[in-house]
Amino acid sequence: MAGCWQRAYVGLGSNLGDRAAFLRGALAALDAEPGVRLVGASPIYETDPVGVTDQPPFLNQVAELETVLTPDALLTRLLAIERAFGRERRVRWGPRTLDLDLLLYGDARIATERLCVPHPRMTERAFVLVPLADMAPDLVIPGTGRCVRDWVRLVGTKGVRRWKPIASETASAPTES
Ligand SMILES: Nc1ncnc2c1ncn2[C@@H]1O[C@H](COP(=O)(O)OP(=O)(O)OP(=O)(O)O)[C@@H](O)[C@H]1O
Ligand SMILES: Nc1nc2c(c(=O)[nH]1)N=C(CO)CN2
Repeated sequence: MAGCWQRAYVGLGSNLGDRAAFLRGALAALDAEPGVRLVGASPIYETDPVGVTDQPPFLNQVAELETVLTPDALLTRLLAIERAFGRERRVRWGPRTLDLDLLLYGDARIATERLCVPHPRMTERAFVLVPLADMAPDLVIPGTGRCVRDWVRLVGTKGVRRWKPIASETASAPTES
């Protein structure tokens, strides 16, 4: 453990099964991790698939954490949570029940074989930048000199829509009385 609390942002994605339930479960699992506190979560967005485009739409969200885990230890826990939610690694950029990416860890810049932070593709991905901008628009992405709001202006918001729950996708959808 690093010994002091650091702020980290994690990107969540799901495009198989009960997508909203996987995101909800992942947030609860993150908060339950020793040495991790869930500080906040962005709204959920439904997003067109990027990379492999012939797959179902994703739900994406960003979680804000405080943690005393090192970046490497946090990644280990993210991979364990993915596995617990049935993630199988088959196709790169292919469909998955749950994907957890470590986007940012304080102002750290890390480039090892196992872990790159900031996440190397985050500044190309509206499905990451839009929910991150809801939480931290003024945050400068280390190594880029630009804040999240400016990255959203550059990349745009195409293919990213605020998601509204429908009854078949979430047990906790609000009901009309
Ligand atoms: N910042 C990071 N967050 C999560 N995984 C990372 C990160 N940097 C490197 N990795 C490595 O990437 C490996 C593969 O990740 P994964 O299978 O989730 O890729 P992907 O989701 O298909 O593609 P992408 O990385 O473009 O989101 C992980 O096992 C991990 O070691
Ligand atoms: N819309 C969207 N597209 C993706 C996503 C994702 O989370 N959302 N994740 C990928 C691999 O990490 C590849 N493509």
